[in-house]
Amino acid sequence: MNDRTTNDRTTTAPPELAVRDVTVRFAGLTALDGVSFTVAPGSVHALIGPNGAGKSTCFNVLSGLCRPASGTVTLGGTELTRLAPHRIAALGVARTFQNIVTTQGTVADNLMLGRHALTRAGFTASALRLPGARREQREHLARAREIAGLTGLGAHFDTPVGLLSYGDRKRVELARALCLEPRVLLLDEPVAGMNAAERARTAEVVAGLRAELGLSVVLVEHDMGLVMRLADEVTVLDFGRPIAHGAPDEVRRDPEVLRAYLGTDATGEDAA
Ligand SMILES: Nc1ncnc2c1ncn2[C@@H]1O[C@H](COP(=O)(O)OP(=O)(O)OP(=O)(O)O)[C@@H](O)[C@H]1O
Repeated sequence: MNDRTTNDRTTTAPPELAVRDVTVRFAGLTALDGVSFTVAPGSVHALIGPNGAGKSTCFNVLSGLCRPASGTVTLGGTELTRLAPHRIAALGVARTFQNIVTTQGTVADNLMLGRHALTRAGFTASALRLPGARREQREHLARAREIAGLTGLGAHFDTPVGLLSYGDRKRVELARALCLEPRVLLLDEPVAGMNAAERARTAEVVAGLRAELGLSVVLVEHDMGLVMRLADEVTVLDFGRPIAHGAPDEVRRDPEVLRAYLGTDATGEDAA
């Protein structure tokens, strides 16, 4: 097994993720305008802002789906800015997407798909069920089961995804991203569309992941309660520009944030 198929990656602190002066333009529109922030190793860093502020564009830059006009993203000493998405994922940056795409197969099937990039045995060896390939498959399955446990899906490992609740299905996406053994996890609106109980459960899971795996999390989320509970630091974007940065309690009191994002009478609880 290589290091990606064990827990070794998660026993050392993840590298710092640094976004420096990133600008993205779409035709005449500047979607990100000189955005900089640093995700400290093992921290939860939230990226918030009103609709159209540039949060998804920023995630797309971090995961290699969008190339900035200028600026850099580095993970430790490695510049990610010009790398293809699969190279960035291989370096340990995994992401989830806002919309659930998973409807097929069992939880186990989906998580094993997530392990695919880490599989060393070739297609032929796997198809012929050679002993090395079978052992590797068993080890991946065992790790996938652990990850299901960490994400609150342990009891549903063999359940078809189509039979799960919305909250559980959304957590399958999270679990599948974790199957890449990331050092940095990009969560794009992990509780969007969930009811209160599902949100609370997912918040618990994310807090647990951070404690158990020590990974860094970048969180885009409109649910301010979740952001305030989970984030160590918050960067606020408005029209592509960073307008505030700091601890959740500082940011929620920042007059410019209240004006631009939460509304002047907002308290910061579920105001988005
Ligand atoms: N591929 C694209 N082509 C043109 N404009 C785009 C493209 N992607 C995003 N934009 C524009 O860039 C701006 C930032 O969009 P983005 O989706 O990053 O915002 P957001 O903060 O994620 O919004 P939301 O909270 O609604 O998801 C918006 O004005 C959007 O219309």
